[in-house]
Amino acid sequence: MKDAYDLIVIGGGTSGNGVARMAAKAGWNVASIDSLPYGGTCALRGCDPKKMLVAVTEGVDWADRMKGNGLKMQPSVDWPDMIAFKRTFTDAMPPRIEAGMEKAGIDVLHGEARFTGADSIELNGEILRAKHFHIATGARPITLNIPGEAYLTTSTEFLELTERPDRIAFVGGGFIAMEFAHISRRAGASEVTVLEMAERPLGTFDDDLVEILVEGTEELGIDLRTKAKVLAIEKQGEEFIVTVDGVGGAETVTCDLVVHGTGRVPNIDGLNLEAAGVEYTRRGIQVNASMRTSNLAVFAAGDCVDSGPNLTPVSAFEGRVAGKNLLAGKDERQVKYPPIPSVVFTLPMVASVGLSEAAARKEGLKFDTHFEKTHDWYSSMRVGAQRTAYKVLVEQDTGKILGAHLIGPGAEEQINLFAMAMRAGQTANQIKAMIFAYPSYASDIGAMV
Ligand SMILES: Cc1cc2nc3c(=O)[nH]c(=O)nc-3n(C[C@H](O)[C@H](O)[C@H](O)COP(=O)(O)OP(=O)(O)OC[C@H]3O[C@@H](n4cnc5c(N)ncnc54)[C@H](O)[C@@H]3O)c2cc1C
Ligand SMILES: NC(=O)c1ccc[n+]([C@@H]2O[C@H](COP(=O)([O-])OP(=O)(O)OC[C@H]3O[C@@H](n4cnc5c(N)ncnc54)[C@H](O)[C@@H]3O)[C@@H](O)[C@H]2O)c1
Repeated sequence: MKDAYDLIVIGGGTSGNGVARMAAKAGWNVASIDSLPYGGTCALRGCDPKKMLVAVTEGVDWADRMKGNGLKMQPSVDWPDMIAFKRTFTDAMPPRIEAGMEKAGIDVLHGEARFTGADSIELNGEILRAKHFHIATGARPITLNIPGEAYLTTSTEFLELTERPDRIAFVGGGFIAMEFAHISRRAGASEVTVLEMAERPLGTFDDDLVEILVEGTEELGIDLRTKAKVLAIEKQGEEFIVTVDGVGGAETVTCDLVVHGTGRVPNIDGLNLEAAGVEYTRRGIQVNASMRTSNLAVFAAGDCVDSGPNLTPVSAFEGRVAGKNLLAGKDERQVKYPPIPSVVFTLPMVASVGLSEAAARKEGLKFDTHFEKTHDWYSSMRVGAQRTAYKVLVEQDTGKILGAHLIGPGAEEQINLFAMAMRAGQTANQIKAMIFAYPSYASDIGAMV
């Protein structure tokens, strides 16, 4: 460890590591710091491990869909084995990432960094200086300020559970609660409850498609309660009692585990940003379109900043812009987000890109809504999928795609095709004219526009 660098990157996740590598490749003297093992949320505590659990439970879903279609199999999930499977990926990542960074000439440091001045930080009691900083400290679970908050299990802790509790309650009905509730139920939990304070779960996704997902979620045996605001959590012996302000007044849910799923906020509280002259709000570190902060020598990107949705590809995208400008020494690149696809990895999956119907209407756009349930399409019938649908918004004058919303197998990949078509400004007719391999989920999209 040196005491002065060209660049210090705080945060060893998607946004941080990309910038550290770019600067090291350009010959800069770089240090990277993380208080946790290297890899960040996505690789170690988020997207990747979560989707490995989804992969296991897909077997259960597949067998359910194919019951009576010639497949005689009723698989069940062995939770400890599933977590061990997840670990084959997550345990290997930090040493692999650290070795790669060290090979690239980066000083890989561990500990919690805190600014002591405009060009200095404290790490493990020592002061380090740098000409530039890149802040990429991600997000943390929001503090709910309710009695018994300490009894909440975080998504990180959930992904480490060595035994599966039988009765699990999820506070919130967003991405984490819906995905983890589906995993838990298919893994055999007998009572899975989702407590969402809004009128419906997954508030940013299309109403009609979420309604279809809600039907599937209830059919799976998940107790999904809306207009249910969690007020308190109490521990009685080995059990937890969750108090909810529900439709019929005060309700309680008794369970073995209560999981936090009420949102994540920028992880910036401990950074002492005031000392660095870096301005921030509750939404995160304030950055301009070049990802530069109010201290011109400090950049920031990813979940810790006040722009863009908190998704891995967005953190990577913002990091690339920050890195380019950092190396150029001037604001050469601006963040101009392309259409950002997003997927809820429940089964069936729900996927979305572009404008919702409500947003398109609010903008005064003239468009046709193509909405259809597709359980009788070949691609749904082939895999026994009952809950499949699409809603695509096509602009009347231009034929361009304003938004695409999908539910069903294949949605996670179809949505990327829509994102690409939108980015390229392709029209409905151009998409119809494409030749896609058949039979495939891609080959359905021409019929959706
Ligand atoms: C359960 C879960 C599932 C998710 N699934 C998906 C998904 O399927 N698809 C998707 O696109 N997104 C998903 N996300 C969101 C995605 O993980 C994040 O948007 C992304 O990882 C953010 O990357 P980042 O680089 O901004 O921050 P992070 O990857 O969070 O990296 C920040 C790093 O900074 C470190 N740090 C913080 N403060 C300090 C400090 N003071 N000193 C030193 N180090 C510090 C932290 O330890 C952390 O490693 C999921 C998130 C969660 C929680
Ligand atoms: N597949 C993915 O891309 C993916 C998966 C997981 C997480 N993430 C990222 O992580 C973020 C955090 O996920 P999340 O699920 O925690 O948050 P979220 O923002 O998706 O959902 C939070 C939900 O909690 C509800 N809520 C808030 N307070 C409540 C209370 N007291 N009682 C009941 N309900 C309450 C809100 O109405 C909201 O619907 C996401 O916004 C996303 O950026 C992405």
